Amino acid sequence: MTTEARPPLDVRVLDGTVTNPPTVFDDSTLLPANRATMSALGHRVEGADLAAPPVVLPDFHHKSKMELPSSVAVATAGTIRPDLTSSSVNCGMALIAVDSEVPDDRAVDVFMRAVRERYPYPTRGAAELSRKEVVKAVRDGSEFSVDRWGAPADDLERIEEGGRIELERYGGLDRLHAELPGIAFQLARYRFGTVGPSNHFVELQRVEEILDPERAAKLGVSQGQLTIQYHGGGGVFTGEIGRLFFRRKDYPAQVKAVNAALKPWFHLRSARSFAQLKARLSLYFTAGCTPLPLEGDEGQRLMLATAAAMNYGFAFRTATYAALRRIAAESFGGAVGRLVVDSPHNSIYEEPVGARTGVVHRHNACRAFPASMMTPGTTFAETGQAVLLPGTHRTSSYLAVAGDRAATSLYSACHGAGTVVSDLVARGVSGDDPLKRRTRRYRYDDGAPTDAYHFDDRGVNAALDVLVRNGLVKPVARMRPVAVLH
Ligand SMILES: Nc1nc2c(ncn2[C@@H]2O[C@H](COP(=O)(O)O)[C@@H](O)[C@H]2O)c(=O)[nH]1
Ligand SMILES: [Mn+2]
Repeated sequence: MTTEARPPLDVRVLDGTVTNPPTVFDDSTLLPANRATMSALGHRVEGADLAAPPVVLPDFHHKSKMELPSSVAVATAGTIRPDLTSSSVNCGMALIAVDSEVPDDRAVDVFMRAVRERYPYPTRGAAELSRKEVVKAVRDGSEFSVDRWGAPADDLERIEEGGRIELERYGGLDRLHAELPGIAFQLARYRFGTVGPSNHFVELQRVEEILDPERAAKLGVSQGQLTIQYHGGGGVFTGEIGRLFFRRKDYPAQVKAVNAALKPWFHLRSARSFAQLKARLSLYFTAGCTPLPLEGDEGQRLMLATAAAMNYGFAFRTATYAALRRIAAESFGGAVGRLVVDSPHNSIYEEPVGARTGVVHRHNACRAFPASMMTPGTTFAETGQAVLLPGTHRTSSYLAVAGDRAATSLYSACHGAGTVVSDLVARGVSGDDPLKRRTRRYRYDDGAPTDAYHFDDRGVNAALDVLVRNGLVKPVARMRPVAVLH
């Protein structure tokens, strides 16, 4: 890690011609933010009631199926815009600290096999929850998974918002329950807690370096220890909700088929007047995504649906936590795992923006609140909210906490460094790990694991460097991957 010696970066404004130039956290020589992607962001927020300039973070890139580029935070003054985050909110990452050293290969095999058995891919089609339990998950968030799956209640403070958003402030669960057809709750019984392949993963890591001993101790992380990092959520319910309010670019055929029934029921059957019916037809059944005023009835209903989806996502990943914790104990001689942090990276929240409250939309960016903004009496009220900066399964990943100047990025940090790593490798700036270390790579089949040789850490360090030198995060520990399932 080479973050200390260099001066802070200047925050850059790249394009003076756009109405709302973003605040760009990049490194103009090593990883400049892509101009075409910047232009896509500019178009998407054109005309929006911005409460602050949009924020661009390292790992800024545009996935073809997404409306908005990744690694972005956008605050609006009084409207909600679902196109400023992912089609399903509360995808996120989490880290478990296990009171064990790195186990031998045989124990790792046992762990990975057990994870695949608990959460096979493709899923076997059995429902994980009853319909009533889906409703509880939507209402109670992570607390549901404490009751249902035995996740430790003490660990809820490590989950953003304590793993639960109060629905009453937006009209309450009863309203959603009355308006959303039963099929939405029925379908959400499936695939609950699963991780699956592609960009989601379960990774065993070794804590290789402690960079902030005091905060590491408070967070429960120590040198040489085993950690489990995972990426998953928010599940079926969030995917349904995310596609009810406008026609998303990412619209799988099965969801489209279900929504053919779900969407008219939700928006039209519950309309209370002809005028409302007409308004909803124009809002939700035409092209584009109309921003909804937060204070209006439609805005409150959207916030209610989003908060419900967030809660289901919290419950979902807390169920994953309970399962991974149990499997780790069974595979690694009773070792106890504790949650270090669980952090959503697709979210919409009402939050402080300067002296006012705005609506902060994060897309593949996680929240980084300083200690002063965390609930008194919690660990994060001493350390600041913990932030995960994963590299890849072939590089180190970092645990950090919010930095002193996180307000300048709307209290946000990037949720990964995957494209930075691949970009630097492609450009020859980063290369093979000189020590030729490797990760045991497991897939969702019965094949033996293969070896994935590591790169050096230049890519993930470059992304972290931008965050650290701008005061957005403070690094706490570096973890090296040992084995991954994806
Ligand atoms: N430590 C690991 N990090 C990984 C792995 N696969 C992906 N990633 C990181 O996650 C982010 C998020 O992925 P995205 O596709 O949702 O943008 C990515 O940028 C990587 O930094 C992994 O196997 N291990
Ligand atoms: Mn994700």
